[in-house]
Amino acid sequence: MLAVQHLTKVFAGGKGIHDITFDVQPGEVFGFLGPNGAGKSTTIRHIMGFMKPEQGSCTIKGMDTWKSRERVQQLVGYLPGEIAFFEGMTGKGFLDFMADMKHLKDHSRRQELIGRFQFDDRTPIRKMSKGMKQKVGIVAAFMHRPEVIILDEPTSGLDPLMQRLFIELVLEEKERGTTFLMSSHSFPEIERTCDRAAIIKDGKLVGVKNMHELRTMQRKWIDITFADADSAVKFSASGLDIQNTNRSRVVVAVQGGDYPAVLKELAKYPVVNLEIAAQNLEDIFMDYYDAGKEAAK
Ligand SMILES: Nc1ncnc2c1ncn2[C@@H]1O[C@H](COP(=O)(O)OP(=O)(O)OP(=O)(O)O)[C@@H](O)[C@H]1O
Repeated sequence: MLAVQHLTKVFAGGKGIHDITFDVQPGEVFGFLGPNGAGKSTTIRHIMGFMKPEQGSCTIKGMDTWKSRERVQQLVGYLPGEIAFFEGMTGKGFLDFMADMKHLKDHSRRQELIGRFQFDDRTPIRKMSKGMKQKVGIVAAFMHRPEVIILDEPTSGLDPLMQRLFIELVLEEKERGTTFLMSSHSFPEIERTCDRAAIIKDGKLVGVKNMHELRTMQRKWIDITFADADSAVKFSASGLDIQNTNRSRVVVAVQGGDYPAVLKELAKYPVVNLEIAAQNLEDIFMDYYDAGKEAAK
């Protein structure tokens, strides 16, 4: 659906992006994670056809996004990192302008989205807070139900409630088969929405990781309290991955969802309490990222 091939752009100061290659499958939500200045927006601007690649190319549905930029910009739902508005325009004026550009006649979806994100579209944009402007941008990106939506840091400036609403909206559209590329600084946002995510650093792609696979790598720790110390001793001798024992308490580690073995063993003893802690997915992701850095040296 979307492909970036060897994309390279070096700015006058030497910063930029170098040999970026990845693809996004139809119906996939693809995340783009990286610190400030990593090259996320530069990559996205190329994908939208706002910049001409120095080397390499970007395609959406087989169309070169530079050569066919007018068509691409009409087709794709896009939320820029910073929205450029005309002086004196209201939210409504901006959305009317965007709807005209997309030849959108039916405004019912737009009204529904304004209702969801709760803002007054008659407010002049220069009087809007960053979060309100962001909401206008989100409505503009989603209102024509595009097949492909590209979002550059979509939740920046949104409060936690609005961030949640936004994530629900992405998941709903994903159900309908919409393809997404979204950049973010926030791992939790990527974790909750994406199928795969790429990390970009200093203009280079460090790695692409499948989020579902990442979940199977997640370790869980089950903290069990038995009714008596004798049961704890017997359970600890079962060959499971025991992490810690203390009288009637035992902590056992489980990886890759291998619960049946633990449950089978547990069923033999009187258990009075169970607590489960999970390894932070972000830690696994960052381990992978550090490994990528080592490999790149
Ligand atoms: N037009 C430009 N001229 C010169 N340098 C630029 C230009 N645009 C971006 N850069 C530089 O290229 C690098 C990548 O910038 P980019 O905006 O793509 O980063 P980003 O990952 O989107 O960062 P952020 O999270 O801060 O938005 C930065 O060092 C930036 O200063």
